[in-house]
Amino acid sequence: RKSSTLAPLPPGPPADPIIGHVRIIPSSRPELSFQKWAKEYGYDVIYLNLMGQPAVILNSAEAAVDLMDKRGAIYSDRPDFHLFEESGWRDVLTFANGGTPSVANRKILRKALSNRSFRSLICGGHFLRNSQAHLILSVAHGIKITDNNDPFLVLAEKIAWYFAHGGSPGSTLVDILPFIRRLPWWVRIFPSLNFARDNYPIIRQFQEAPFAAAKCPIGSGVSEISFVRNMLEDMQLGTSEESGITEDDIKGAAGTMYAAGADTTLSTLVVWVLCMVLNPEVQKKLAKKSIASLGGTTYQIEGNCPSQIGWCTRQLVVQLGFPHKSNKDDVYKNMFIPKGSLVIANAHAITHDPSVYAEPDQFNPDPYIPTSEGEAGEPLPVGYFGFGRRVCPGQYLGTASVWISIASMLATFRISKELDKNGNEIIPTPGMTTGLESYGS
Ligand code: HEM
Repeated sequence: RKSSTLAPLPPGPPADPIIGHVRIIPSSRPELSFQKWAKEYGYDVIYLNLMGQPAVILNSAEAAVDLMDKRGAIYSDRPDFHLFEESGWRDVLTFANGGTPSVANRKILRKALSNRSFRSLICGGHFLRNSQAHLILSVAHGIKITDNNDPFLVLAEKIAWYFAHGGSPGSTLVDILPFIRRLPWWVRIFPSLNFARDNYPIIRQFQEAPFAAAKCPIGSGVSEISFVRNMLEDMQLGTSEESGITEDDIKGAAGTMYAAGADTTLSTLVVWVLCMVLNPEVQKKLAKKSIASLGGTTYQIEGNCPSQIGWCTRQLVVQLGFPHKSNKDDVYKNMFIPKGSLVIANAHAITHDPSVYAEPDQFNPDPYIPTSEGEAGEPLPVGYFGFGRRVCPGQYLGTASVWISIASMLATFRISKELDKNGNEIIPTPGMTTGLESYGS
């Protein structure tokens, strides 16, 4: 196919009639196949047809920056996330495309989580550093978790499981064939539809219960300092800078904080712990630096992670970037990108690009050390928090909380392999889940 500009579509594997590439895209770890195809076809941009829905996968940092950062006016929309909607995430789709709730939520969040503001929400002494669920519930709703059986924590664990097993956002069968959402509840032939519907009650409960607690904190043990309380007070006093903010917007934005913020930070840490189990030498090296950088009992929340800890983020939890959608026909390096394409940065391919990293599959900090200090000076990964106008608004909070947790663990624990009953080390076989975030296991 050619566009009116005569530029061809980007290359891609042969497609089936009607269904396009749906049959050949694996449901587990699709980013690996995308990377393989990019290599086979010799282009960092590949084209796929998902039952008529064009999709463009960007397999290099250069292509992702060129399109999503530099041509942000074209590549900043989002597709509809039917799986999330069917699961009950009605009010929290800040990361959805347009519509009043999503735009209002984004504005509120970008302000509350800016590099300057986020600190005021975590300096109230209720910053529980060891659990990301605690952190976000405390920042967003002022909820203090005191024990492992706390009902909010139990609920949060179910949400974590949901996000890790729902498939790549925007690319499940429910997203590709949204009309199947009209099927009655007893039709159970589509696994992703079943998944969404089975999780519906949990998702709804998770949106309503913490908000209700934050709204009436008296006697409930919930802190009066939280994002929800601050926003509700501003709304009631009419001091909010944003006009027309409603209670639903605040509920939605707080729910989004959890949906987008808790499991990303938690899964970053889980993957990091797995890397420590598998790489004891690296752990030793890092621990030395970390004790030095912690400097006593107080934490200095760094805007930028010191590189020794910062490079840990290279083991990404977001393996396949959150999809953007283009709003205009475009031509990139003589390839035609049709309006309405899903545009996805393949974060795995970007961080494992052999033309940038000498040993991309090794978990090794040294190549990031600058050439002036005798090492390779390889660039820290880009795109960890996404690209362009949709870049993650929680990046400062996420960075600070991951940094503090990693530094604390390095300073206080030695993470090692489990032993069997004969005292021999059990070597884990690493695996990653496929969902909004990927967890190591
Ligand atoms: C290590 C932790 C985190 C990682 C790795 C991460 C990663 C990402 C990525 C890759 C995106 C998609 C960006 C794009 O489409 O280009 C994103 C979006 C988003 N993140 Fe994060 N994130 C983290 C923490 C947080 C936290 C703590 C919050 C809030 C409390 C948050 C809130 C959001 C929201 C609301 C969006 C949607 C933005 C939009 O569509 O405009 N994230 N994040």
